[in-house]
Amino acid sequence: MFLGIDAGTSSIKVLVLDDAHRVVASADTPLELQRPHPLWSEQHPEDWWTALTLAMQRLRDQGVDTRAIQAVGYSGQMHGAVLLDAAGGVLRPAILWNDGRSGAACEALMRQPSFLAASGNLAMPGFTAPKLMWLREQEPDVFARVATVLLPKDWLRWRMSGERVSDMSDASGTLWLDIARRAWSDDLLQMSGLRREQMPRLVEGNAVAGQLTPKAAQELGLTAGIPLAGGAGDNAASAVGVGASRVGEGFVSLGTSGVIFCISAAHQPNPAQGLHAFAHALPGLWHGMSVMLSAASAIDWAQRTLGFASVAALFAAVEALSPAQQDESPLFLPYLSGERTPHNNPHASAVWMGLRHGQSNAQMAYAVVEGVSFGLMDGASAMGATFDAARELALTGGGSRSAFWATLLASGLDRPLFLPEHGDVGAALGAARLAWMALGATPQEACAAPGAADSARRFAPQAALRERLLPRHQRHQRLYRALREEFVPAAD
Ligand SMILES: Nc1ncnc2c1ncn2[C@@H]1O[C@H](COP(=O)(O)OP(=O)(O)O)[C@@H](O)[C@H]1O
Ligand SMILES: O=C(CO)[C@@H](O)[C@H](O)COP(=O)(O)O
Repeated sequence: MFLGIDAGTSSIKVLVLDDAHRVVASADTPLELQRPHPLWSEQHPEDWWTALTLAMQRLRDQGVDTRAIQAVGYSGQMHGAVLLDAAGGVLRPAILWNDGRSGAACEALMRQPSFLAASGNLAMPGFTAPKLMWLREQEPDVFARVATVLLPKDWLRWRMSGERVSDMSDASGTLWLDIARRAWSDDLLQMSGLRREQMPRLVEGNAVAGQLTPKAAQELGLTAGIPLAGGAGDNAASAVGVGASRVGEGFVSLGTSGVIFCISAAHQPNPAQGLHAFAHALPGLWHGMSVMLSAASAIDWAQRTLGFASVAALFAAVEALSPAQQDESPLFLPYLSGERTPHNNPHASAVWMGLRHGQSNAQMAYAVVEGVSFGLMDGASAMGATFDAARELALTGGGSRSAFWATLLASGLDRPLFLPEHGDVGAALGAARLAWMALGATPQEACAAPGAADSARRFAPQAALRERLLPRHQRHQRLYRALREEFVPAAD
């Protein structure tokens, strides 16, 4: 059996593949986000560990013999900075991918003449490098004690093995990697005031990266000494989980963030509209992606703010609206945490426009679902030719549980979407498959394993729905342009 661990933003998920490589069990434990200042977004690594031990217990409660697991793979929210001192102690809460405090550091990086050519990506506040530059300015005592910078999933592996290792896909999101060469760049590190010794060793996602220690084995109910795979950032892991392994294949992810992802044969920087060009988790491949900062997290925010009992209840209310009620709903700009693709605007914020007496909270919620979908359509346009190479895209992430949203998105993108089996936990499945690959499976074998596209549900674009969406999408785009100058830096 193989275990996949996905350190998501909203929960820690674990998933087990049996020896026939079928999903036999999965479990998760929710996580909280701390926002001590308006732009901050943090979690404490020890909370990830506690959540992981609980999720493992939930697997055992389902009757899974976790001691029979032969290897572990990882997936995790990308870019987060976990800072360790020389003794391995955590120096402060992790600063996450949707944290917006480092705008000034991004501007400083972009002013460095060689930065863009070296990184192939714009400096955006979510990435790891500007977070460390913020730390150097604002918390110099902490910065001086940083012995190691780890990404979230890599901290879990460090806790399980004592090894400081990262993989190419996750390392790409630091802005310290020479992405074409798949090696740390001393020049990029130096721009953040860091040295190579502070970085983890790099491996490919399907390589062995360490062995489980007896102490961690006892805490997690696993067997000491089993191999731990390199793993991947959650988007690269999702690609593996949905069965995308060839150039041009990709997916749309409706997680806390909203991502459109497409595999490429080479590093193809295209930073103009905030596209990300990263190394893939599988050797010899790269990928492009557009990233929205608030996708399913905007739905969660609407659910709480508008008083729905659950996200499922919100979708039930939205689905019950007639087409006329949908068309009379307000518009919503979904920029609760600023935006990366296509606006690269950390100062953008969320807006409802067009509120009237008589509108219901279901219509306000519809506007949020639609507004996030419009954001993904903008991301797809930014992907341009790369994205066009993929005819049909898989759908993954927790938001893919809503068939209503899937149909709306397929119609907006004008592209069929399919929901692979276990697509809602695609990243955890990808992590488990990377563990299987670390024990010898080829990427083609693992990505084609049962649970990929063969048992898919398909969502075709609906012409009538698309016709209703397009004028509202155009108004949505005009609304952002009209308000752009009004989005000013928030105090951090
Ligand atoms: N029934 C549902 N329909 C649509 N979306 C859902 C449903 N249940 C949960 N979600 C969404 O799934 C999201 C979590 O997705 P997930 O992929 O686990 O995120 P992450 O990996 O960022 O933690 C939640 O934010 C929630 O809005
Ligand atoms: O910042 C990015 C990718 O660049 C995000 O996609 C994070 O990796 C978080 O992912 P989810 O928790 O939404 O899966």
